[in-house]
Amino acid sequence: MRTGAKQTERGSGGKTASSDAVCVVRGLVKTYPAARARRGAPQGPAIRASDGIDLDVLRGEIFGLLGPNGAGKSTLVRQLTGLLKPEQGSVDLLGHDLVRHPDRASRLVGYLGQESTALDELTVALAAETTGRLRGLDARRARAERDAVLDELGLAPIAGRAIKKLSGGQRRLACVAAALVGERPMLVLDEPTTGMDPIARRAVWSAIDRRRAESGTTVLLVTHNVIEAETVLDRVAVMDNGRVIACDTPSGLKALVAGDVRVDLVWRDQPPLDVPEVAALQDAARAAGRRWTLRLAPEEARAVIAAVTGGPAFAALDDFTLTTPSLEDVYLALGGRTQGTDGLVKA
Ligand SMILES: Nc1ncnc2c1ncn2[C@@H]1O[C@H](COP(=O)(O)OP(=O)(O)OP(=O)(O)O)[C@@H](O)[C@H]1O
Repeated sequence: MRTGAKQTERGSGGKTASSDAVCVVRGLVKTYPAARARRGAPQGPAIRASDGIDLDVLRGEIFGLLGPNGAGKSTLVRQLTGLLKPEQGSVDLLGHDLVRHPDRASRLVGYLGQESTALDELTVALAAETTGRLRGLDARRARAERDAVLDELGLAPIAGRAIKKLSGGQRRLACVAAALVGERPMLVLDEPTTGMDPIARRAVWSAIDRRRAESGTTVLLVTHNVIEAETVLDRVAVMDNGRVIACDTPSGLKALVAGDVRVDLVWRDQPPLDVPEVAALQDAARAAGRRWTLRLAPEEARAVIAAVTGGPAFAALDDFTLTTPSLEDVYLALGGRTQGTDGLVKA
C-alpha cells in the first residue's frame, strides 16, 4: 500500500486569476442552517456546502465538476448563476460581480438546473421557443433556433407533446434543448444527461462540443458520468465536502494514478476466501456485487493474475481484465468519502 498527498491545481484554484478566465470564484462559503429538530431530538449540524472554493473557468473550455452526492456541486453552480447568495467570497462572471448583482447572471448564462418544473406545462417546441424569446430573440429567430435545436437533439418527432407527459429521459432532453436556445457566452448544465439513453446522451455531448467549437461558448458541466464526460471535458474539478480537492485536465488527473493498473476480477459466485491469495486481496478490493476492482502496481497486478488464474481460485473466477486507469479511477481515488481527502490512497 502506498500513499501520496499529491493534488494538481494547474490553472485553477490558485489565488491569481488567469487573464483568460471568464468565471473567477474566490473564497466562496455557503452554509445551510441546521434543520429544526423534532421535539426531544438533538438538532443536526449546519451544513457548509461551499467551504472556501477558489475556481477559474477559462474562456471556451468545457469544465467539469465531479464529486459524490452531496459534495456541493449544485450549491456551487447555483451561486454561479445568481440563484443563491454566498455568505462570503466573490463570483466574477465576464467582469460582472454576481454576488452584488445576481440579476445579471440571466443575461450571461444559459442554466439547466436539476429540476424542470418551470417548463413542465409547455410543449417541447414551445419550451424551446419561449426560452429563446425570454433571452431576447425576436419571434422569427426564436422559431428558427427552436427548429434547429429540436433537429439537433432528435426531438422533432415529439415537439408537440407536453413536457410533463414525457418519459424522464425525454423530459431531460427537452430541457437541454431549451437551455441551448438563445446564445449565451456561458452554459451551466447540472447533470444534463441524467436518465437518457446512449443515443440521446451522445447527441447532448456533441451539441455541447459544437457550441464550444463554433461559438467559443464556455461550458460548466456537473456530471456523474465520468467515463462519457472524459471525452468532452477540457478540465475537471473534483469536489468533496464543499471543497475542490483536485483540478486539472483529465489526463493530468489520470497521471495521479498513472503508475497503476486496474485489475477487475468477476467471481462466479462468492469469492473463494479460503484461498489465502484471495483473502489477502479482500481489504484492498472495491467490491460491487460479484466484481472486485483493485488498483495495483504493474508487478503486483501480474502476481495477482498469476495467483487467481493458476491456483485453486481459478474455478471460482468468471472473468478478469487488466486495464490502464480511467478518470473514474481518479474520481474514486480522490472521492474522500471512502478514502480520505488528503490525497491519493492507492490500493
Ligand atoms: N436547501 C438546502 N437546505 C439544506 N441543506 C441543503 C440544501 N441544499 C443542499 N443541501 C445540503 O448541502 C450539501 C451539498 O448539496 P448539493 O446539492 O450542493 O450537492 P451535490 O454535489 O450537487 O449532490 P448531488 O450529486 O447529489 O446532486 C448536501 O449535504 C445537501 O444535503
